[in-house]
Amino acid sequence: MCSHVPGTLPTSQRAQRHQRARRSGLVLVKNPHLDLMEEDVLYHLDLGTKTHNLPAMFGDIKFVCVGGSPNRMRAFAQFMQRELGLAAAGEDVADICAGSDRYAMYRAGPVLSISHGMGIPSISIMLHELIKLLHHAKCRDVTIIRIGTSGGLGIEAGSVVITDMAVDSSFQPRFEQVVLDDVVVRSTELDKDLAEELLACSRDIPDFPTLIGHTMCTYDFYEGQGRLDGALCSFSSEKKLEYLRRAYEAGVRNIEMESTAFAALCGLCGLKGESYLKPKCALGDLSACCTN
Ligand SMILES: O=P(O)(O)O[C@@H]1C[C@H](O)[C@@H](CO)O1
Ligand SMILES: O=c1cc[nH]c(=O)[nH]1
Repeated sequence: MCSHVPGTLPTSQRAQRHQRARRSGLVLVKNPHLDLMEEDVLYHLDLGTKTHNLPAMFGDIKFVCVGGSPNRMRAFAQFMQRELGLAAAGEDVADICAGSDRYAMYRAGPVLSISHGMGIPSISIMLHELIKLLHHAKCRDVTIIRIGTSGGLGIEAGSVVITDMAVDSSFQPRFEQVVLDDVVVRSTELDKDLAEELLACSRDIPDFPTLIGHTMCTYDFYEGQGRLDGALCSFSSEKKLEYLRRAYEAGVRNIEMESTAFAALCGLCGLKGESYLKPKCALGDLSACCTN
C-alpha cells in the first residue's frame, strides 16, 4: 500500500484534514496527487480548474441527481426549473458539458442534473470528475440521488424502489474495484435517513407505490440479470428463476447496473447518497415466493 506521496502531506495529517472536511460538510477527495497538480482537467465534463471558475459556477449546488440518459436528465432539469419557479414551461436549459459529448449536465437553481451512461465504468468516470468538481467548487452538504430505471423483482408493477443497500450479484453489500492488479473491496451502504425521508415524501403522492429494498447491481443487462434473450445464454429458465428467487430472499427488490459503484464512491467522498429507481420491467414471475 502506498502511504505517502513525496511532496504531499503525511498520511496522519491528511486523515485529520479529511475529518475536518467531513465535519464541515465539504466534499472529500482522497488523492494526495491532486495537491501537486497545477490544473485539474475534468476531461469528460469539458470543465477544468484553470478554464472555469468552479466555485462561482457550482458553489451553491446542494442536490445532484444522476441518471443514465442525457434526455431524461434534461427533462428532469426542466421539471425542477418549473417546480422551483425558476422558468416558464417549455423554457430550455443549457448543457454545461456540451463540449464533451460524453455526459450532459444541466442546472436548475441549487440542483444539478447529470447523465452517466450505462454501467459501472461509465458512471464511475462521471462520478470521479463530479466529485472533484464539487470539491473544487467548495460545495457543502451535497445530497446526491441516482434516479433511474431498473428491473423489478417480485414487486407491484409501477412501484418505485428506494435503495437501502446496493448489493453485488452474490447479494453482498460490496463493490470490488480493481486497482492496478489488486481487488479493493468497498462498502455500499447508502444513507438510511435519506431513504426514509424519500419514502415519507412518496407517501404524500396518491397512487405512487414506493418501497425500500436492496438493489442488485450487475455488470451486464442480459446474462448478468438472468435474461433469456441476449446473444448468449448458457442457463435454463428454471435456473434463472432459482437465482432470482434467491436474490428476492436475500432482500433484493430490483436490479440495475450502477448502484454499487455509486454507493461506494459517494460514501467514501462524504456525499449523502441514495438511489431512487423505477422498475421498467419485471425480471421473472416470482409469484410463488413473493409476499408483496
Ligand atoms: O439510469 P438508467 O435508467 O439508464 O439505468 C438503468 C441501468 C442501465 O444503465 C440501463 C439498462 O437499460 O438502465
Ligand atoms: O431490467 C432492467 C431495466 C433497467 N435497467 C436494468 O439494468 N435492468
